[in-house]
Amino acid sequence: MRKNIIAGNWKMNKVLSEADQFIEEVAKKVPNNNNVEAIVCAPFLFLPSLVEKAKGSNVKIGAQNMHYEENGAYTGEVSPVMLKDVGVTHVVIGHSERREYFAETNESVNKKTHAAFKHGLIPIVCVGETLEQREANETMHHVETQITKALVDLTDDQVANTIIAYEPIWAIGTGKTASSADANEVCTHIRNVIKNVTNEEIAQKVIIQYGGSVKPENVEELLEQSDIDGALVGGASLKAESFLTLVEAGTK
Ligand SMILES: O=C[C@H](O)COP(=O)(O)O
Repeated sequence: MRKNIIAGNWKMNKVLSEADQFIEEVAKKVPNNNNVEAIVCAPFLFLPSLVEKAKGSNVKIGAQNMHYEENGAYTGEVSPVMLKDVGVTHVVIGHSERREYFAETNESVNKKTHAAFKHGLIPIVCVGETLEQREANETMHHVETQITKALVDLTDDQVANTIIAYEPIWAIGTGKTASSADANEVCTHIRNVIKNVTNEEIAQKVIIQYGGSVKPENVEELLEQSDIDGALVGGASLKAESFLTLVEAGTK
């Protein structure tokens, strides 16, 4: 059986003292439960401190992006080697905000996914459609293309260890959640696409999260769906209490 992975994506929020305060509270209270894993994906500047403070707890620390090269003349960038060195375990790749504002493409997502595995990081690969694409009935095709291109040339084992986050762009930060049935339909499609590029056994191992206005009020219904194995959460992951409620929901 797959576990639930609840990952907070803080985006460009908090200052270091707030980040530290959050992790001190959450690290003490996050449950030790085999059904759920909790990850906090924070801005680069906070990562070493968060890793230190989360030590010995059940919270893992992730980054929100990285470059695919190990080092070099890439002003302003952070490499997978640097993330691994400070104890980061996960990295969000291809978030729709990175695709929209920072020219992330399916090709760079694939390169970053390879780089993550090469350096011992677990990628959380984001896919999802715009409202226009949904209204034009292009969701399934669009998501299929994104997934297929993200997974090019990965081994079966790497695919099995990739976390996919399905985030309909129109549901991000808008308060509009996809209905649990609609979200599950796309997640089931994603699993079928993975099956086509690997096999049934691998596809059944892949964790597929839903993201887009997940909050304590709707998380349980989403997690009850057959192909939703957790959530990638923005706004509702910023407060310790709310994040802990989401993690608690994942234990059931
Ligand atoms: O990565 C998280 C998503 O973009 C969802 O953000 P949200 O929970 O604020 O809608």
